Amino acid sequence: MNPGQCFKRSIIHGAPPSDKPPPDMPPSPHKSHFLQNSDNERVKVTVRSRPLTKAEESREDVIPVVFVNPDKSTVTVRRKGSFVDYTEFKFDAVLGASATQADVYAVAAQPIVLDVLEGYNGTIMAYGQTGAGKTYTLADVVINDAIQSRVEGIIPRSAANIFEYASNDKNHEYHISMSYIQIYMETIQDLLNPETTNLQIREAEDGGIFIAGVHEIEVKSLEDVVTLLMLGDCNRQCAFTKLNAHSSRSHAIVIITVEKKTFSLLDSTNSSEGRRISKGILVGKLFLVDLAGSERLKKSGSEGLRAVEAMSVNMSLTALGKCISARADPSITHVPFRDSKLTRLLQESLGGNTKTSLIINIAPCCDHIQETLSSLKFGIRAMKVGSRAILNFEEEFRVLNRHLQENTQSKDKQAGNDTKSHNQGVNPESHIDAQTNSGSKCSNILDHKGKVSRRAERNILKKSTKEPDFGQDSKDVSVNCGEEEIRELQRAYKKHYVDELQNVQVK
Ligand SMILES: Nc1ncnc2c1ncn2[C@@H]1O[C@H](COP(=O)(O)OP(=O)(O)OP(=O)(O)O)[C@@H](O)[C@H]1O
Repeated sequence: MNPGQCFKRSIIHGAPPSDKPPPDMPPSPHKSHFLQNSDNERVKVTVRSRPLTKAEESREDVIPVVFVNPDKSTVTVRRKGSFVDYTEFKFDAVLGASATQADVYAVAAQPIVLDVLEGYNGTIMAYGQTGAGKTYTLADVVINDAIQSRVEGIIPRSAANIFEYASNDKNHEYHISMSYIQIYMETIQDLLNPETTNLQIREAEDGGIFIAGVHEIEVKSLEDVVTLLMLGDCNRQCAFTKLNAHSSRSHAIVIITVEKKTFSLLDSTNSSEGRRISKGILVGKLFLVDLAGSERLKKSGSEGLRAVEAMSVNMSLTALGKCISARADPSITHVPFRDSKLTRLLQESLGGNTKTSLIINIAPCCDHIQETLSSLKFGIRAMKVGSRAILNFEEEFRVLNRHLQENTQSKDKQAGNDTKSHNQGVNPESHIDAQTNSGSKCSNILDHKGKVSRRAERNILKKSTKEPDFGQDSKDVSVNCGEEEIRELQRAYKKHYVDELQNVQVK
């Protein structure tokens, strides 16, 4: 058979895991990349190869070029037009076309979700060319009422996992909230409140990155999450292209925040009835990132606005590639995070305070060989990116204060008085009264910017260092004090969540 001659084969993808190489594979392919798993914290990379589509399968000229071996976690790619030149890539995990959504979740998502429940930040990100299966992997929600079954992607599965874990854990209290944004042509939009366009990225005092004014909606069940996902999807930019009938034209990010309140027992003699006091809150943030796919305009046939969208996506993915390359090379000190909104927002996910799992989605068809190679190389580079995730433990009043601050900023912005309040200051009494029924008390704690005032903070900390008299267990009790203040802040921020779901708008 001549090199380059095309023939149809249908068993390459979707074949069950097997150690045996396909019959036309060389016994020992040239290994250009090989990376052993190590215990060191770094970005974990899983490759998922989707099945051939019906159209791809029916073609007579399909040549097998991508060979996945889930047992060895390798992907071998035959170079274009060659029968002897193979390149093997080794990843943390490789899943073929027969892998189910549950398989992908178990390998690439569950470990991160469990870490988030322990108070770490986590990112699960899908990368790959247009039509390779990123949205399917992350966001797919199929509910089949007839047989009462659900086929779900990583986002709903993560949410289900989180709620199940929280409901089984009687030793902690959980507060779970969700935001959903898209980066469309370099602007950040709140998909749960599309009226607010061009949200800004800010850096917190501890160096963390957050989006100012984004809606953070409390969710109490998987159904809440699915409802918000569907609402957000209505607002997400999608369009028909030759390569994907529902091509995402934006990067979409779901952020699920899990706050886990930890307690000390005051009366250890009777643990079931003993009084508990709050020790603090573990805060884990889960970023679920459905990147828009890279796309060659010639192939996708995008024109006009579609072409501009594709160029914007390609540019931000190039920026992502540069950041990954810089992070993977210890000799490079400057990482160009500020080159795009995407990289700025994902800064912590690329070697910062976050545990990251990257899924490389590939389309097995020989037409996409160049894109597949480029995605696999991206994955190999990403495996060299280390991370330094730490437990996020906050004292309760700080968490409440942060909520209040973020909501205040968002409300100020919506009311169009952001600048005014900065220039003139906000009357603390009227500001708090507008949000709570106990304004005068809160105004003792919050300063004019809605932050815990220095004086109140000093008082809280002063009180918390006093040894409280709680009997024998008193040494355990470190943060009992300031409870009055905490209750007032609780009242203040609770107000913000009332009817939040009803405020969600659809364009
Ligand atoms: N593992 C899979 N099994 C079955 N069908 C799949 C799989 N992966 C993807 N598909 C199908 O392939 C098509 C393209 O997938 P999807 O929209 O998820 O691609 P994408 O990578 O998100 O593309 P884009 O970047 O253009 O948004 C969809 O019809 C989807 O249902």
